[in-house]
Amino acid sequence: MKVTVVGAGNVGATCANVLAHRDFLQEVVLLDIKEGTAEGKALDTWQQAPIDYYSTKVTGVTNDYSKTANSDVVVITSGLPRKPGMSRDDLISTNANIVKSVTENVTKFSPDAIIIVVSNPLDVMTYCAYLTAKKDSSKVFGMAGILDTARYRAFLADEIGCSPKDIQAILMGGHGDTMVPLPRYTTVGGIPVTELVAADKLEAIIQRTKVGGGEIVNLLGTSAWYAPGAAAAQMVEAIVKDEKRIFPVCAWLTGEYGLNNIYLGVPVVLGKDGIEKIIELQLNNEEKALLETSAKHVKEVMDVLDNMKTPA
Ligand SMILES: NC(=O)c1ccc[n+]([C@@H]2O[C@H](COP(=O)([O-])OP(=O)(O)OC[C@H]3O[C@@H](n4cnc5c(N)ncnc54)[C@H](O)[C@@H]3O)[C@@H](O)[C@H]2O)c1
Ligand SMILES: O=C(O)C[C@H](O)C(=O)O
Repeated sequence: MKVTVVGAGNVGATCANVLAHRDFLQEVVLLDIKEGTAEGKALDTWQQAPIDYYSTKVTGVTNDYSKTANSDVVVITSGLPRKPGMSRDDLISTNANIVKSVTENVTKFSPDAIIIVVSNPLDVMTYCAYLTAKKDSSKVFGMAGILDTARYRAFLADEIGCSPKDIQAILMGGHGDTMVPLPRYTTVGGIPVTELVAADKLEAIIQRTKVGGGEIVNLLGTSAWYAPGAAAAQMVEAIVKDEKRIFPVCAWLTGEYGLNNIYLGVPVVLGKDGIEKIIELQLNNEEKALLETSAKHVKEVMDVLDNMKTPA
């Protein structure tokens, strides 16, 4: 299997580096538009191989999509990250054009590739890639829910004093402040989280999760990359190994949860064919209302894309 990561910045280079360490691919192609960026980070990752004991070769290229030809999976991380004071939605005008042109190039050389979008605003950039790639929506989806849920699990692990490995959780909705953590579907070693965390603490953790990206942007002046890069790599691994993993993924809905023609974070089964199933939870009325509020916001930003001068 061949995997390409487009964008060799913080997230893309991290994703490629994590894929190299997981050592289940012979080669990863890392592409960037900035001369030398992908080549330098690929070379550095190759020089790390003898130390960290993996065989994966990361090949860096500058804007040469012929080197990405016949990729089975492509991760799109190209685009601007936000700075303090910005929302992810503020990135749409610049990043929509980048994601559109990248998707055109990717699709030209790898028409059958599964596309994982990372660039922000995530839900709408995934929609942009879908419109551009003109392929089944099961092959075009976004990474956000794994990251958001990881933040939620990490905060819970701190509060409980346990390993984050033992926390299972699902988070739905858009990748933004309207995301919908689901305490009812959160367990700690099989124990419902509500038996271990007081309601006020749980609510505080949910609120911190919703702004988890912004918290790091304010600390760093740019957005996170270790967890996002690893999250995207985890999705690639599920596809390449046909693991049938259940993850929250930004997927195209055609009636699920009563929602149509929208990209939104929902639990899916992820395997060799991409999104192999969208799982419909039995949400209660409060959860349904939160999901609908999130969907409404994503739809508003999708409309911005649809009305852009150069729509995808
Ligand atoms: N979905 C998520 O949960 C999530 C998490 C983190 C970051 N992000 C988003 O991912 C994107 C990348 O973040 P980052 O921190 O890696 O930014 P970065 O600035 O470090 O890297 C972006 C890279 O994209 C490259 N690039 C720009 N236009 C390109 C093009 N046309 N073709 C190829 N490469 C191009 C740039 O040269 C740069 O190296 C941002 O939009 C950010 O908001 C999303
Ligand atoms: O917050 C950002 O701008 C980047 C990303 O969406 C994140 O959640 O880390």
